[in-house]
Amino acid sequence: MRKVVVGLSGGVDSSAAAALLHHQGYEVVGLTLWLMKGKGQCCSEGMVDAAYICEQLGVPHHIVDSRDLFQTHIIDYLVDGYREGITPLPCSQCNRTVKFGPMLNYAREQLGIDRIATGHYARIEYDEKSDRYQLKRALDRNKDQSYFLYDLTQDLLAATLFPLGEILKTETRQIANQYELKTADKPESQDLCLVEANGSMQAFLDKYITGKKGDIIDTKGQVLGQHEGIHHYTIGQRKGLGISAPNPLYVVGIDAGRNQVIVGDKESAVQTECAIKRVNWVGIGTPNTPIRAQVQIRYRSEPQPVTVIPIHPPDGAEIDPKIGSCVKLIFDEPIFGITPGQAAVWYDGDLVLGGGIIDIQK
Ligand SMILES: Nc1ncnc2c1ncn2[C@@H]1O[C@H](COP(=O)(O)OP(=O)(O)OP(=O)(O)O)[C@@H](O)[C@H]1O
Repeated sequence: MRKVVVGLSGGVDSSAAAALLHHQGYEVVGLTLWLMKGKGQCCSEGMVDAAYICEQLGVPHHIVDSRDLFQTHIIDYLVDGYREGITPLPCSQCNRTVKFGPMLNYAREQLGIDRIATGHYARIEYDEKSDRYQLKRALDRNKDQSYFLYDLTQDLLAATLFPLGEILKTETRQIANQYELKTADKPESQDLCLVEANGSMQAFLDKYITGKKGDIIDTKGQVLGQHEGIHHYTIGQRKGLGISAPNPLYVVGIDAGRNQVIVGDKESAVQTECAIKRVNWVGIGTPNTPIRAQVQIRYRSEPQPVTVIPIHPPDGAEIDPKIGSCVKLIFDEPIFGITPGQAAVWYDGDLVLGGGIIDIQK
């Protein structure tokens, strides 16, 4: 019998994914990663619900204590990033480093199972011509999570199933109802898990970072006001600046060294190009020449036409593992609010070609 380890968060999506695979004849093992430290966090309820779903399906349930991994790779990464004046996106990093990688290792090493599944909305297809596992947008475009999955390696994609990739979210609820899963009517998770657990991103960051007052300046260096700590700001932000000006002002830069937030009009927050580090090529191998694609610079942003230029290190030079492979993106039209730390993911239609982290402009 085909065996699969299903990542269960205790939400409706992963419950339905597990139920679907179980009823398709897979021998399912449920696995919940215990991610967050502290009592009463969202995870404790999730673990209990996940265990209950496994009981309903009559399949085993494992819990793996991943709190240290989550602390180091996600919380510390996030807090360090905000201290440096960037706005890190922890989800893609979490998927590769905390979820998929360790889940597959656990499945292989502890259970002798070579396949994992999650309730993500995305599709994986093997392409014979290129001999690569392709990551594609979900059929339900509104739920598509491919943006957060661009960093998965070929090894991980080859071993992963996304049972919800071909169905609509409304159908997921129907499936959960049909199998009378306890989680069928559970509300959607709205935001980043850390934000949900703490009430807001600000509340989460304030637990770790003591704000240091500094100046809010305009692009000419004139002081317009004061801030309570650079970690409260992100590029493109308009609300909460506390400055009255005749025209709307946006955060256009954060200078961690000088502890300054730089604001300007909308025009000064647009860019025609940006540098990307830690690139992972998915649909194709690293190209030798520039390619055309459509890029998303945020989860919900519209894809924009772009030229992706691979930056090859000079002959014989080693790639710095912290920076990884790099590309330069040149947009057809200037783009507003490009935020260092967030992911840029470039597509060919539904196909994820590659992605990486937006670097600080030098
Ligand atoms: N703590 C966890 N342990 C194991 N797998 C997890 C965990 N958290 C999330 N996953 C897996 O990753 C998928 C996507 O997680 P995400 O946090 O985006 O939640 P979601 O889309 O709301 O899904 P769900 O409704 O299953 O919570 C889940 O469907 C699940 O398979």
